[in-house]
Amino acid sequence: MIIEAHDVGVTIGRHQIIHGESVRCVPGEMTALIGPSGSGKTTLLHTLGLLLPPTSGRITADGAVVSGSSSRTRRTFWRDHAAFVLQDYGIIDDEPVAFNVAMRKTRSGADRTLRASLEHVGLSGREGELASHLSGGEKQRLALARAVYRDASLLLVDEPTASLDADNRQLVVSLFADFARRGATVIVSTHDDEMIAACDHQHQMNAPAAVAVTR
Ligand SMILES: Nc1ncnc2c1ncn2[C@@H]1O[C@H](COP(=O)(O)OP(=O)(O)OP(=O)(O)O)[C@@H](O)[C@H]1O
Repeated sequence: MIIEAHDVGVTIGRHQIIHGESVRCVPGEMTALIGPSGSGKTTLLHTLGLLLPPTSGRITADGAVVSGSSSRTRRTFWRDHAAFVLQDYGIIDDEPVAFNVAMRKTRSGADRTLRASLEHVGLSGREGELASHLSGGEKQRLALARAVYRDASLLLVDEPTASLDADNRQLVVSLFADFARRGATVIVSTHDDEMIAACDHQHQMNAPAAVAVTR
């Protein structure tokens, strides 16, 4: 899925968080959203994922305007296309690994896709374990296994390597790059040089608007 921001701005309350952001993200490639802390990378990522409506400009998916769409259209977008790996990983701690991948009760013995997804991220055999027992790096990979399981065509990732040690960081970077090589559109908000180097494109955030919006 080609996902694009066209001159997108977001204002929350009296503060313009981002302004004039335009970026084109295409299948098979990984795009890094880069800029200093507070420059609005997470905000743009949420806007591209239709989690947050732009105040100005628009988001298109394969050329069709999807920002400002009905909640039904957004649900379809999330169900059929987009997967998120956000800063809290979106993991349900008191459910087992298998549930967190399939997002429903499943007999992993009978679900080859589930086993293959876990194998892909190096979590084979952990299906029955409670997610709360996993480390930060493992939860990160579990969130990616969910995207692999759903064969998501768009993956939106927020600061994936922020709290990982060097080994886990390298693993996670290569897993996201691999996900893009399989044909998905991958968008990553990051400060991490290793992650940035693995991306095909970099989108530098505009400098934040210094002034509050006047009414
Ligand atoms: N809901 C909100 N209400 C008010 N201000 C917000 C809101 N969300 C974000 N901001 C502000 O907007 C700015 C940009 O935040 P954002 O998290 O998008 O930046 P970032 O570039 O991802 O930062 P970091 O690299 O530190 O994660 C910050 O100053 C933040 O405090």
